Amino acid sequence: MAAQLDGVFEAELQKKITESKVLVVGAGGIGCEILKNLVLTGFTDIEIIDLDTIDVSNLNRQFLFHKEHVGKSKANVARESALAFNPNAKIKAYHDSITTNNYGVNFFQQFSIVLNALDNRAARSHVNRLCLTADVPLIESGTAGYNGQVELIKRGLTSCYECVPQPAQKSYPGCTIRNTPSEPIHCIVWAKHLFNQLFGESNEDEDVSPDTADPEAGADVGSAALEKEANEKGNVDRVNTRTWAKQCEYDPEKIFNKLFFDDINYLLSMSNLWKNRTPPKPAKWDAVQEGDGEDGSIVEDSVTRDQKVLSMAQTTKVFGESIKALKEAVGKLPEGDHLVWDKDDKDGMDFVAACANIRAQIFGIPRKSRFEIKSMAGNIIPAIATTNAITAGIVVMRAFRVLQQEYEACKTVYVRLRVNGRNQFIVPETLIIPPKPKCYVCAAKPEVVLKVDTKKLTVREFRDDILIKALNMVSPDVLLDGTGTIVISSEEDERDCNNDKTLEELKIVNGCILKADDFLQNYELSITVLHKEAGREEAPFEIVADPDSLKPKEEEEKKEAGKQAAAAPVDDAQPSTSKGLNGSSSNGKQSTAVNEVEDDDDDMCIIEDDEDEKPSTSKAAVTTPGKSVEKRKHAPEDDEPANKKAKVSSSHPMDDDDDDLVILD
Ligand SMILES: Nc1ncnc2c1ncn2[C@@H]1O[C@H](COP(=O)(O)OP(=O)(O)OP(=O)(O)O)[C@@H](O)[C@H]1O
Ligand SMILES: [Zn+2]
Repeated sequence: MAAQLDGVFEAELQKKITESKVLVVGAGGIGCEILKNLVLTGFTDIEIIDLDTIDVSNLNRQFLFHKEHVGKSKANVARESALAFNPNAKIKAYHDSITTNNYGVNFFQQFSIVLNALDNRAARSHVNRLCLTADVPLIESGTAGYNGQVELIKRGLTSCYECVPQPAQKSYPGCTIRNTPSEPIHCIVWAKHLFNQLFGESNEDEDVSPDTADPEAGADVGSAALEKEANEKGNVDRVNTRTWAKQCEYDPEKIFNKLFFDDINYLLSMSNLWKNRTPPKPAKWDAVQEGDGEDGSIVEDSVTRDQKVLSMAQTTKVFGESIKALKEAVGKLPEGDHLVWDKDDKDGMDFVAACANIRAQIFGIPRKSRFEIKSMAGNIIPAIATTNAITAGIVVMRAFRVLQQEYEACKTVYVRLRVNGRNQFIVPETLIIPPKPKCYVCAAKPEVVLKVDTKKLTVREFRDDILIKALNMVSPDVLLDGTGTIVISSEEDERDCNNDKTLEELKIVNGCILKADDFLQNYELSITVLHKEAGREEAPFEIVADPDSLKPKEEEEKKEAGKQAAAAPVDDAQPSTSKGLNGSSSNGKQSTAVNEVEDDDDDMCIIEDDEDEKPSTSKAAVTTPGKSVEKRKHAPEDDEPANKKAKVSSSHPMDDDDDDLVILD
């Protein structure tokens, strides 16, 4: 082990490596590489945590795992394999989620440094908050295809993981998904929603039936169909999809005919929709089964089944088989329990691929192979073993610097596929990015403004969609300020009676302040509620991280003028990158609107400036129309004009323009 050999590292670093205690969070692609690097460089006191078990798809890049380990705990196997490099190392493994209450501030305080190797925002935000509270340096890392990123997060010195609001993941207007799909992805999203309606956790926002409130349909909303089905409110009062499917015992033929014949005919009756579009063609089970002379035999060979675009007859067979298998799987669960869609589950993936392709055919959209649908449905950017290895190498080199308290040398680093104009494929940021004063996590008094329809939003939605999904809390308690009323309690059942009430019913109206507190994260947030009525396709709520941005303009201008008069020269000394990196959108608002997040996995939230290598799916994606689009971080531009680069580098002598290959330290 390097640190156990004199002369490999300078004496001080050698001592620090052998004495420090390190936590690695995540034992996946990057985590395995980090653990191997830690052991080989001579760290001997390591803990590693991962909630997952080893999947066969991990084996091509997670080299601590082999075929015989499939199904076993990632953390435990990673420990065993790493111990083979140095049996004298002390490695403790936890097969658990870092977000449970076993890992609070006291747990984090034991470590000299924490290294994140996660794949989702919720866990990353959670570790960010605990490291800030425990004042333990955190090295955050992520990869997406050929791109990678490593950044140091240190309380008071650098920006934190949440200083810049994350972009909301791409979502699609409900009426496009339900009524007028025009691209394969619309059919894939619809099919995933259908899976949840039939077998998963059904969600009102994921309705798959025709949307009669589509404004484009106008007054002509399927009058024939509505006559039969509309209730007195003018809405179609349908039986819940799951109940209906259960009643007909998940008969594939009945489900097929309802979704692809009856519902499509219903859509056709909304004739306004088809004035300027090609109308869909309803499909009937029997006719498709016969297959118009197409090959209807099932493809047994898994490669062909995955890579080939199947015939409609074959697709319908896959549809029927997958429904049977899923019905059986859901039947084995306890009453009230549901399946969770997973791209790696054969039957769930077959079902989504088949439904997406049948719907695509009906709407005249090109069908796709199961493989292509899997990439789109799972928001998959292929993981590249080499990017993980380079990124993990940088993480451990950064850890050396942190242990030596050389924080200035820990600028964020980006890994790229191609060298930039300065011959760098490992590109360091030019400055340490300081914390954002108004960050809703690391500011002294975290606060946000929540714009929401208080007459419609229920307490349950407030907790699940806003506090947990958008603000990354785990187990929040909420009080109405000034009254002491408990709105939400983390104690089970204590305030469940509030769940279905609207905010207004609990007297939470325009101007009220809520105090949210997550004891697991030692995190308190003040939330000022502003009432707003949202339009149909608008985000149901908006979180404004910088309440100052809402102040009347003149007040802001006066404040700004006062500031400038008082401190003009100081302002000039601000890091030139801080504004852009802090994510102010063009209107100067620090806002992010979050809705309908489909898949929380985010390997990374960055890097859009390399046109060819843009993570293509949700990672750095845009928000829905009308909302601010913010990138979390911008890597230094590859195609910056040479004179601009020269300026930057001359003011930061640490950057060496002549490097062929950038040496980080
Ligand atoms: N809350 C959590 N607590 C502990 N470990 C977590 C948590 N959330 C995610 N992880 C782990 O972080 C690791 C991230 O690794 P990686 O991005 O390589 O994902 P993967 O699941 O191994 O691969 P893929 O998603 O590409 O199939 C995973 O092993 C995952 O189980
Ligand atoms: Zn912050």
